[in-house]
Amino acid sequence: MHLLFIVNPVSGAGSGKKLPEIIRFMPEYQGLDYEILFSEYAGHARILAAEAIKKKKYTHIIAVGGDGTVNEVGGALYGSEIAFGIVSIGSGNGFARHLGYSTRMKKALRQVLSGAYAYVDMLEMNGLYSLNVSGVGFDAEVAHEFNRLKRRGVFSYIYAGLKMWFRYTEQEYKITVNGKILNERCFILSFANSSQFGNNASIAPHASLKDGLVDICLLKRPKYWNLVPFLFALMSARIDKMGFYKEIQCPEALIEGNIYRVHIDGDAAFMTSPIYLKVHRAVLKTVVPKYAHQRYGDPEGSSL
Ligand SMILES: Nc1ncnc2c1ncn2[C@@H]1O[C@H](COP(=O)(O)OP(=O)(O)OP(=O)(O)O)[C@@H](O)[C@H]1O
Repeated sequence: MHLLFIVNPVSGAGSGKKLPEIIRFMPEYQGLDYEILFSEYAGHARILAAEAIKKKKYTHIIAVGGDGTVNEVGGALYGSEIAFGIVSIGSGNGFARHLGYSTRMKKALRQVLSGAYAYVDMLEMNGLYSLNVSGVGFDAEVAHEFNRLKRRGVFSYIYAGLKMWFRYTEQEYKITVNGKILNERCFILSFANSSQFGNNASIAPHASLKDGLVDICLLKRPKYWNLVPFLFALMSARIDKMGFYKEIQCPEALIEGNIYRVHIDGDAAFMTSPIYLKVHRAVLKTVVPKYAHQRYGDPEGSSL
């Protein structure tokens, strides 16, 4: 085993900076070959991962950060036989939570050594890869607003979410999917490879990382009196029971509309219409925590 940790020092509360100290005293890591690198700017984790793959000496590359870092490192590992692991220290950690990773650093560091693997899907959006949940609409506006704030963390997300809730309105989209053309007005239009935005907010409760399908989630703007039931449904993976929610599963789709601000796995990005979505099946060899297999009652992890 030869492990490389790529740490984002600004993820979440910045706890990644403590990784070298923590790992040094963990009995599980005594005698193991490991190296730790820190990303220095947005996009750097992707470059570090790509350079590491070329060296052909690592068995595992582990993203230490949130969904943005997972996207950069995991995206670079597309099609590689190097195992991808996660130590989630971000503010949302949607992809890692879906896989059953702990958000406690020491526990996740043990899970990385679990020895169980699954080959999971990635979603391509006009040439960029998404591992978790991406989209246009309200959540994209929140990601852009969050970027403008000086402080990171959950409270900044809540502030950005509330602000955009009052400002953003439904938009019209044309969706070509499964041989049909749909014209829909949406407040949220999410493209889910895995099931949640983060913090267990499940926007796509039926999403699987192993089905070769993207779950397109369409939401109308909930009425004020529906806001509490909406949040409850989101946090309890029952959003599919709400009348203003619709879900389409497909291997590819074309999205057209007045599109400019988008988010890719929670990070703000720009893209113009049309957006072509395509799922790439089983392209990321991922370390899966053992207890996740037990939870799914599935030793091969095929229902992740
Ligand atoms: N040294 C750095 N300085 C500034 N930004 C960085 C640095 N390293 C990485 N980044 C960028 O930080 C952004 C946020 O990282 P990440 O998504 O991992 O954390 P988070 O936003 O706290 O977590 P989550 O996405 O789970 O909410 C990413 O877009 C990444 O490219």
